[in-house]
Amino acid sequence: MKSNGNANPQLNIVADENIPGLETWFGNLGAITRIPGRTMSQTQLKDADVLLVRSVTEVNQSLLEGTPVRFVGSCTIGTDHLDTAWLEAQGIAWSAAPGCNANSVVEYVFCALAALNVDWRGRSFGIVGCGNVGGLLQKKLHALQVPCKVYDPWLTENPDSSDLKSVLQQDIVCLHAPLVKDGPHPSLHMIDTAALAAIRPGTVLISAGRGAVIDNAALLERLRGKPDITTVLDVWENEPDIRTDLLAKVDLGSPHIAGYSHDGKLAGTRMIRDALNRVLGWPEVAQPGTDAKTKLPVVSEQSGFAAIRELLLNIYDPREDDRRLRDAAAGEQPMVRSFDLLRKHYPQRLELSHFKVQAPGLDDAARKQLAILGLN
Ligand SMILES: NC(=O)C1=CN([C@@H]2O[C@H](COP(=O)(O)OP(=O)(O)OC[C@H]3O[C@@H](n4cnc5c(N)ncnc54)[C@H](O)[C@@H]3O)[C@@H](O)[C@H]2O)C=CC1
Ligand SMILES: O=C(O)C(=O)[C@H](O)COP(=O)(O)O
Repeated sequence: MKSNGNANPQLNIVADENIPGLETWFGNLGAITRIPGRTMSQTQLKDADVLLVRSVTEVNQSLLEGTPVRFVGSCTIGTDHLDTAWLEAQGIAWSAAPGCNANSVVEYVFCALAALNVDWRGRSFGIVGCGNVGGLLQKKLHALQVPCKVYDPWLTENPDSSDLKSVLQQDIVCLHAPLVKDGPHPSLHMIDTAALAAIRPGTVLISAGRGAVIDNAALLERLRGKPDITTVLDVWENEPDIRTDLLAKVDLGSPHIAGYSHDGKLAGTRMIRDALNRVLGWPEVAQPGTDAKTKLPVVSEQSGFAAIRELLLNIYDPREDDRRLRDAAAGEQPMVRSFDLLRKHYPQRLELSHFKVQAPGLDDAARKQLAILGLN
């Protein structure tokens, strides 16, 4: 990489066109070429020093061999699209953005439950995968005094640690494991026919990690045979070519946008700029114009869970994502195209902390619960 100091480094940066904040965070480093992430090719990278991607680009030998790329940054939490072993063997520095949109995913979980009118108070949660996302969910559940069990084979010291079967037998089961295909604890199709059989009637199953953690064919079979669970799928096998017959059977579906809060996306970009600075031996970047939080009002005349539900859904209602996805499935365009278009043109979604509650009738208990969720 040609870098002659922070002021004028002249890097050739090739980036997924769907990365927000590129100009803000990378504009002073050189030229940025924006291209579609799903179809990136070796030829497009022939002069690139830096490659910035999201989860839809498989970054491996066939993409990078023979290119001058020396840094790969993925503005995402997940890393299953990066062949990190190959990158490391080639001495190509890489970074993802751990935790960047974890809060967005946790807010998705609570808003999805609100959309389904499932009051989580008095229910138990099972969390599969307890890293930044699952761990934040667990922390909020503890604060809400909602019981939970956790299955994470790498975190056996977790106070709520349990076996997978027990976790799957909780009232609300949230899948937040990464996609792992090998090693001692693969997650690929971890939720298979047998695991689905362990899930009790009446359970709410929320999948917001990676699609292939659930064997989608097995889930469809379960939903066709015994439609006795409530299913929320944000992630799918074979995105963007998802199974529309499965979509027809789930209660809430969305096009892999649980992490798509405005805040989460921008945090991903900023974290990758910081990672590049570390590679270049530069100090962390100062935050340019960090969003000053002028809070927006959100109103409810109700109290108790009805108020919690109304306030959350006034801010973010996953049923709108569900409707758009179903409309796309019924539309003229093939799903393989409309899934990505929904993601590309996703409306700006601000996290709960951008809002201020205006609810004169709200009881103290509900107000406290909302504050734990990040809404004051
Ligand atoms: N739907 C969406 O928009 C988003 C999805 N994700 C997905 O969620 C995943 C989790 O995110 P984070 O918690 O931030 O990642 P993380 O890396 O902080 O934590 C993942 C946790 O899963 C555990 N784990 C690994 N293999 C497992 C297995 N077989 N069974 C159960 N747990 C296992 C790990 O030990 C770790 O504690 C990401 O890898 C990504 O694939 C992340 C952000 C947004
Ligand atoms: O951060 C992750 O991991 C995610 O799943 C992303 O939120 C997915 O977004 P894209 O990278 O596919 O735009």
